[in-house]
Amino acid sequence: MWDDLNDRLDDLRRRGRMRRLHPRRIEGVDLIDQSGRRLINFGSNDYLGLASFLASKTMRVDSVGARASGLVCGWTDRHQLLAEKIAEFERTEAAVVFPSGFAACSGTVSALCRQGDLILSDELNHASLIDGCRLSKADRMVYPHRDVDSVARLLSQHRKQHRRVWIVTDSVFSMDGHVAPLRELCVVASDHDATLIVDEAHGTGILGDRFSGACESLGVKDQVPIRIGTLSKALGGQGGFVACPRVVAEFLVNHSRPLIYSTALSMSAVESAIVALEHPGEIRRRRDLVCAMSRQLRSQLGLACPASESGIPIIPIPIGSDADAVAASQRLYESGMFVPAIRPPTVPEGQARLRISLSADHNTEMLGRLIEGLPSF
Ligand SMILES: Cc1ncc(COP(=O)(O)O)c(C=O)c1O
Repeated sequence: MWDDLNDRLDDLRRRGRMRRLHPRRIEGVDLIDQSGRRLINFGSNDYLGLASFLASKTMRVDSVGARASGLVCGWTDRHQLLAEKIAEFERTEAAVVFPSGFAACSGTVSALCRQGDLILSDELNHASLIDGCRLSKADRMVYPHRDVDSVARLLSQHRKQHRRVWIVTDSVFSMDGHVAPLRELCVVASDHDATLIVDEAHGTGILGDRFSGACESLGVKDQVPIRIGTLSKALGGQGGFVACPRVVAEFLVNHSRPLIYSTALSMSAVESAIVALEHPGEIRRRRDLVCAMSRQLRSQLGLACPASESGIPIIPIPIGSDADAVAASQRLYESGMFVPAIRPPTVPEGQARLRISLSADHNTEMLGRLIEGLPSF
């Protein structure tokens, strides 16, 4: 009955691409594997170490689930408070809270972009934006990674034939630590009457004076009307949000399918996000720490990058082949460190890599061990 699925799994096995879920325990910055072995974890997106901090600060909830979709009765006064706090944090008119960052990205793009529109999408955009593009009925064009000239060219050629054009991009690319050229994209968007949608999943909590993301650090917040963020990475919780004008928020509440047809964000996630946003001093302290460590590690490894990217706690180590990346990750594992090997389809063919994620809970000694264990590249 399942021959077709087994054939496809065999194909993955043959190509060394079969993946499994490994049950692990996480304690702060330690990862404990199934055999009880303790490793330093360089694989988490909990960049600020807020996940454990919030567990100790979040008040007990008397219900875990939100019990229904927001539009039925799942939207509580606490969800409303969280949305208001996010809007204040983002300095936007409104914010919409989604059950996950993935749902926020796919549900926003698929709802806003419609037939007769054109979407221009960076080739390295996250799967959630790609799915949003695919689900929408708009025409879609993928431009080479961060290539603003290509965007300008596509706009010159195709703008007139479309009602609205959307430029969709991650702000910080999750597998590269690159920042999108948002200033230049804003200029091109303004020249051609296009609208930017930016996914700040890895920028939120990290970039900018008020740590709201790359749009803030690059001074283009006012030119990017729709910014998507997640509560699940630097903010240490779970859930996603869209910071946007009120009319866009009202539109999403009425048209975004993952919002309408899914139970609202759980009460425990709502409470922990509220606590996170009520601790800006803690976020700033931890953000400053992790960004300083990222700069230090990049400099010790001799990895050159623009100043705007040097503090980003995502540090890819290029390897090339899948087998070499897995072997390098395994060697680190044997030395007591977890650094995941990232392979296609997450990254393009031939560009397998180690992806180091730093946390504010790492320290100089841990970085020293990591540097010793890394392959030369
Ligand atoms: C760039 C980007 N956008 C969106 C998401 C989805 O966020 P969440 O994990 O909150 O669903 C991720 C998560 O991996 C991501 O890396």
